[in-house]
Amino acid sequence: MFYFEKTYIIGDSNVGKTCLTYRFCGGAFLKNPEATIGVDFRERTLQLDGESIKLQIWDTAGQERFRKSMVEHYYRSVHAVIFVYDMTSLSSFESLPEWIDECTRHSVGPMVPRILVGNKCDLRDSREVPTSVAQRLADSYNFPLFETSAKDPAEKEHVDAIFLTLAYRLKSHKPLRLKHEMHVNEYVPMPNNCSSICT
Ligand SMILES: Nc1nc2c(ncn2[C@@H]2O[C@H](COP(=O)(O)OP(=O)(O)OP(=O)(O)O)[C@@H](O)[C@H]2O)c(=O)[nH]1
Repeated sequence: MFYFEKTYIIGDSNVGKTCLTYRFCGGAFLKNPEATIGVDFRERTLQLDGESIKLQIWDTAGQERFRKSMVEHYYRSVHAVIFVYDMTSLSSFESLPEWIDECTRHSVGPMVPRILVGNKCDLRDSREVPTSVAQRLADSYNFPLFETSAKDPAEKEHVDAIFLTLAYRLKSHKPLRLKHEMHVNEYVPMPNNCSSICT
């Protein structure tokens, strides 16, 4: 059995979406990432209980000016969502309900697994979002919460754990979702400005 799953990674600009994606797909910390324009994507195949699941991660631009033009167009065909905030930036955390509402407005429903991730835990002295506050928000939406760092090599396993958790949730939602997709069979083409890394 082979699954192909499209995962959106969403959040304010500069929270570390590209670095987290790159850490998961490429292994290393991306030192000088450029701001994402529109959507970029990377992939990694995981083995779960003898089955292959290819996570195609759509790394979206956090900058407001790209949201309306490109990012929103691709919500319809998304299978899972990771919401990221920077734990050293209260404003990036306070933006989360808006990102989550935006997903809901675009019909990203309860069958789509969602995860909340606080990034940059290596910057301990600059933390602005306590774990207890983040946990309350995660609980209110019934999302799992992870705190991690794309930069700290010791956190690599945590980064992997985020995507593994998502993959397991995708796997368990799959039968229900396939039933739903038989009714809503939409094809959304890839954007032109995509690049990919396969591992
Ligand atoms: N200290 C620290 N810095 C990080 C971490 N993750 C990312 N950064 C830095 O944060 C900045 C933004 O990282 P990106 O991955 O480009 O952020 P983004 O959310 O993809 O930004 P947009 O593409 O504009 O939406 C870069 O300077 C990274 O080096 C982390 O875990 N710790």
